[in-house]
Amino acid sequence: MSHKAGFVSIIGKPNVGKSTLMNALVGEKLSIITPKAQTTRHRILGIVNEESYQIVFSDTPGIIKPLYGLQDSMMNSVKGALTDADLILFVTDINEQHDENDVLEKITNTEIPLVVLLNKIDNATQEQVDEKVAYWQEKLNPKHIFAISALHQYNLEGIMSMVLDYLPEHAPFYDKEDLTDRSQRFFVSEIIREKIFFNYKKEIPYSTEVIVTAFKEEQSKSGPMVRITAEIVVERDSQKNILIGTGGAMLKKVGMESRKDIEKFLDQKVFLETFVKVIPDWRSKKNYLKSFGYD
Ligand SMILES: Nc1nc2c(ncn2[C@@H]2O[C@H](COP(=O)(O)OP(=O)(O)OP(=O)(O)O)[C@@H](O)[C@H]2O)c(=O)[nH]1
Repeated sequence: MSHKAGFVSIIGKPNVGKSTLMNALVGEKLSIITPKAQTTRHRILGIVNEESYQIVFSDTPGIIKPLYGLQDSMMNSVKGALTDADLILFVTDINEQHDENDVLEKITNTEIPLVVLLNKIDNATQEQVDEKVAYWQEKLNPKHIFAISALHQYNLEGIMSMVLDYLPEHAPFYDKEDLTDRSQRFFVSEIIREKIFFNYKKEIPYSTEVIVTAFKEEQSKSGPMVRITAEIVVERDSQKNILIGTGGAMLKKVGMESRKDIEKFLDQKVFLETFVKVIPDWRSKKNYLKSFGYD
């Protein structure tokens, strides 16, 4: 029997809804989603497996002009997603007047077939949709334009069958049981990072990295459990104080919210221990970026 397999890259500016879209297409919560821009830092694969095909979606960090080392690495991961894809899904927010030139620069000269997804149409009128469809048609001459709402899963059905049209006949690239290329530890640290994005303002989320330093399955009196230790890295002592909060209250809140979600994700009881550590300017230091998994 013939089998199709290939790679589909989801790209666009920060906060347009790329992670929401990938999670909706894959049917699992793989990428963290927050109202803040630049949440996604790594390229994350979401794999859809059916008997006759395997679609490997890449969620990528939002495209920006890099200002520091971490952002350089984030943009390198976008570059990778643009070179080895069979199809590019360019996501744009219908309500934003982004300067999208830095994104367009990257996709106008590519040989890879391009599809425009006009997202968040739940917040738009039909006139706005028509106007933007005409705009992108003229600007990019894409293979297709879909007006969608990733959040409300509106108009997504057509996307899957369209994607299949662009995939080559190929054996699967990943095990047909796999949902992603990332480890459980990676998702645990992403869940904690998500809670930090929700609970703190301003620079704290952007100055934070989470590293799972221990992940151990154990037998407790009440059954099996996972004991997890996570290190939360910030850039300055002042950030450490804010993160911990008065009497440790804030860190406790983050820990509790994280534990609940991790338990859901792993479908197991979890004991979570967190420590805060200061590494001055880690976002600009190559050796730390490398050790935290940024190329
Ligand atoms: N109203 C509306 N909001 C949406 C829709 N899709 C996503 N959002 C919201 O937009 C915000 C950003 O969504 P994400 O999926 O994290 O966006 P992203 O493009 O992955 O963001 P980065 O990680 O910064 O690149 C979140 O608050 C989502 O809930 C949609 O269809 N309609």
